[in-house]
Amino acid sequence: MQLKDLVYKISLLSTAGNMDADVTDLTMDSRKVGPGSLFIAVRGTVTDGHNFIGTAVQQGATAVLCEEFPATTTDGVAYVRVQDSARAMGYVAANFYNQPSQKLKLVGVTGTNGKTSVATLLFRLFRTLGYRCGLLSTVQNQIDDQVIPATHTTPDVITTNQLLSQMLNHGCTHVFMEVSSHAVVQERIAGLAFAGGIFTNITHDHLDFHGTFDNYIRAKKGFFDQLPASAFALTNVDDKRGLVMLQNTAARKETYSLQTLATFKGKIIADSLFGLNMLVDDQEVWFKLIGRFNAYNLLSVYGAAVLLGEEPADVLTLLSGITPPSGRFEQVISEDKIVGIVDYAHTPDALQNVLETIVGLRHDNDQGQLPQIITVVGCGGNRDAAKRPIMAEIACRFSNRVILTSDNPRNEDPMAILEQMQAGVPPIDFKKTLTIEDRRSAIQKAVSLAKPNDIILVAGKGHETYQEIKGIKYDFDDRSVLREAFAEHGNL
Ligand SMILES: CC(=O)N[C@H]1[C@@H](OP(=O)(O)OP(=O)(O)OC[C@H]2O[C@@H](n3ccc(=O)[nH]c3=O)[C@H](O)[C@@H]2O)O[C@H](CO)[C@@H](O)[C@@H]1O[C@H](C)C(=O)N[C@@H](C)C(=O)N[C@H](CCC(=O)O)C(=O)O
Ligand SMILES: Nc1ncnc2c1ncn2[C@@H]1O[C@H](COP(=O)(O)OP(=O)(O)OP(=O)(O)O)[C@@H](O)[C@H]1O
Ligand SMILES: N[C@H](CCC[C@H](N)C(=O)O)C(=O)O
Ligand SMILES: [Mg+2]
Repeated sequence: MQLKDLVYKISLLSTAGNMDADVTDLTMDSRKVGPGSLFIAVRGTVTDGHNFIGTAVQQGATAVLCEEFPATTTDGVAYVRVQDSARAMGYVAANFYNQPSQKLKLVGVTGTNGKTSVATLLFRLFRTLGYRCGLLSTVQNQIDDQVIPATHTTPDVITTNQLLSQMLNHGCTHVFMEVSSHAVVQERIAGLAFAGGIFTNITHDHLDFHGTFDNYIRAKKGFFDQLPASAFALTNVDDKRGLVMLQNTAARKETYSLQTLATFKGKIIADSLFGLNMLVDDQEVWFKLIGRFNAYNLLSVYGAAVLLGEEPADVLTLLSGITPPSGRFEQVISEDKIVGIVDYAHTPDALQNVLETIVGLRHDNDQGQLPQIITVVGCGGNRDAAKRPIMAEIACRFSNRVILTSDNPRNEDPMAILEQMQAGVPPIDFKKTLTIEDRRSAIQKAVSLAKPNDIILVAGKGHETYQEIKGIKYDFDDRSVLREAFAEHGNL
């Protein structure tokens, strides 16, 4: 595609060189540049893509899009200067791939917790309704049955457009994607035409990146501010910030609630280890998911499906048969009935929700005793440190035994992370808390402490099949480790 067509509708500050230059590939990473590439220089959190313009040109870039021209330009290379290259990249990518988002029904899900759950449930529901669908999520990207590994919750905007274009070629009509707050701030959703946006909730997370909670709220709201009038904006009005999200949106405002008047209204009749029994818009339904937080997820999925034009009764019938995504309240049960629950709770709110659900679901055994709750939890390195003591305190508040351990330490010292978690353990709970740095040993210890009917919650990593330590991803899967520990202990 010619450079002039790629920058269609983008406001250009200046240009140099041949705007008819033929571009065969787009990248924002100089290491991926080859002959024919358009290199987009983006200012990042670690370095500045502008430092790599020279390298990109040496490697054969045909054109460069940037916010500042380099001191010397090279003959035969075209340069385009814009105000904000991250934002412009969204529009360039959409032009390059022929506006795939405009030809699909693209629905974005944002919020601290529940994005993967809601996007995956929508994907599974719409496939069951008979549509070909796409999914962009933390766990994986999917084009119908084809699984494409995901590296981020929301990919960069070039990858997203490329995937949307593949989805379109495959005949997909609906695509469901997670919109992380990082993605909004870094313009990873720029130029995408959404048919709808869903807000789940907002609580403490990512303050390392956003600085303050207000900035974090603003980032999430930024998604709704960008929605067009043709889209719907569906929000959880039971969340304190639910309506804030819709303040400045041009989209049609719709709501869901378990507590108050809303477009889509739900009520929990019963919540058990077998599923949720709910009234949804006065229809009684059983769902396979567990916990009050999933009642919210299901209600938002129902609302979005109806807003996309589906029959409410069909939606409820099919939704009642849908299973949750991998690593979300996933149960591994030992032969002698120790209940292992692997859950991706990696924020204070998620951990509290999952533990409250477990506390609410357990009941007395034959001897009239309540099962113990043993929680194994850690916090990721190179991520928001403020949540570490809070998560440890929550684990203590709702559990009989707590084992603090490593999550993905990344480039941090695991013991330093654990010390920050320990700072949140109330003195009265010292006795019931252990710290075991090695996650496998921590899970084994939990199993050795458990008796039949006890519940072991292994929180934080859910579907992840690796543990990232100093840049290396080692194979690690909480579910397999739990199964092995049960087997070694003679309970499986
Ligand atoms: C903090 C963060 O969000 N970082 C993302 C960001 O990287 P960055 O700003 O650090 O980039 P940088 O290293 O400073 O480089 C700046 C530019 O120079 C370019 N460069 C760099 C080196 C070089 O030799 N040549 C070159 O061209 C880079 O390609 C980049 O375009 O842009 C990169 C390209 O899109 C992302 O891969 C990277 O994600 C990192 C790996 C990451 O861990 N991100 C996490 C925090 C994240 O985004 N998480 C959210 C989910 C959070 C949640 O809701 O739970 C997500 O959506 O996944
Ligand atoms: N609606 C919800 N409200 C609160 N907690 C939830 C909700 N849905 C799921 N959770 C909890 O949060 C965890 C993560 O859920 P999910 O993966 O759906 O969230 P996410 O927003 O995609 O997370 P990420 O930011 O990592 O992409 C679950 O394992 C569960 O413990
Ligand atoms: N999307 C989240 C995932 C956190 C998962 C947890 N296991 C961790 O590594 O902290 C993040 O990148 O912050
Ligand atoms: Mg997710």
